[in-house]
Amino acid sequence: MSIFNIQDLHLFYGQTEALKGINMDIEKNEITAFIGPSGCGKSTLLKTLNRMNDLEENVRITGNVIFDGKNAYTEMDLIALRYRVGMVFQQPNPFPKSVYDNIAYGPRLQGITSSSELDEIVETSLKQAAIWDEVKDRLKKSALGLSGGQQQRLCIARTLATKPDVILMDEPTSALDPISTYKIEELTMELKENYTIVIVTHNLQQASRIADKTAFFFLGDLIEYNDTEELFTRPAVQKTEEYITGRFG
Ligand SMILES: Nc1ncnc2c1ncn2[C@@H]1O[C@H](COP(=O)(O)OP(=O)(O)OP(=O)(O)O)[C@@H](O)[C@H]1O
Repeated sequence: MSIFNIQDLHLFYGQTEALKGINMDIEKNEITAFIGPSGCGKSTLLKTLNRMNDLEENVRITGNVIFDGKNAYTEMDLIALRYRVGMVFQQPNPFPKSVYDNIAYGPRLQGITSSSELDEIVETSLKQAAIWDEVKDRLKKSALGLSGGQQQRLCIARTLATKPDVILMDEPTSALDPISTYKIEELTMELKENYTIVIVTHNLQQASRIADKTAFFFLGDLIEYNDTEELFTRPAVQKTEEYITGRFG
């Protein structure tokens, strides 16, 4: 079942057309990877899914993003959409607050005040993000004291705390070492049981390891979109083959 239906989506930054009519469905409880050379529109498309770019000056969007049956741009409250579609960025960006307060931040904004309820959410989110054991004795210490890999898992926990349906990840491991990368990949595969994940990655091995479906973009067009194994072993379009065999990009 699809959770997003993207219909003839065009996005312009001023005169530059960064997305040139994208049509794609994103399946629920799957990992979908966006791949392609720099500047082809991967991050731009990712951001349209929780409306991170339509309020920017100079940005014009046409077409539709349907999320769970509703038009994300005309039929949904922006804040409600952002809670249901969370985002994790390339550089871990914890707040300069304690580990606990990072995770409790969103739930508090959602109106939860009971400390036992907040304790429960903090613990569950940190466990789901596979970082509880590493931080349970330092919940009151600053999140900025954690390693980069820990900070990224904390940011994933922070996203989980507001109970989203979808987690968007924009190159979440490109600033991390191989062991932290491995942990995030393992975590992502566990999370798809309960969440839908869309990930932008430059790491083709990563896409082939973790993604159920992969979409290859080039210069603002969706060139090929298929089951990951099919796309990497039997690409239907020559451009895809050239990219995955390293002939450009
Ligand atoms: N805020 C912006 N203002 C103007 N142009 C932008 C903006 N953000 C992106 N672009 C342009 O839109 C196009 C698509 O960029 P985008 O960041 O989506 O590509 P990408 O495939 O994610 O690239 P990368 O892999 O390097 O992150 C590029 O030509 C880029 O220069």
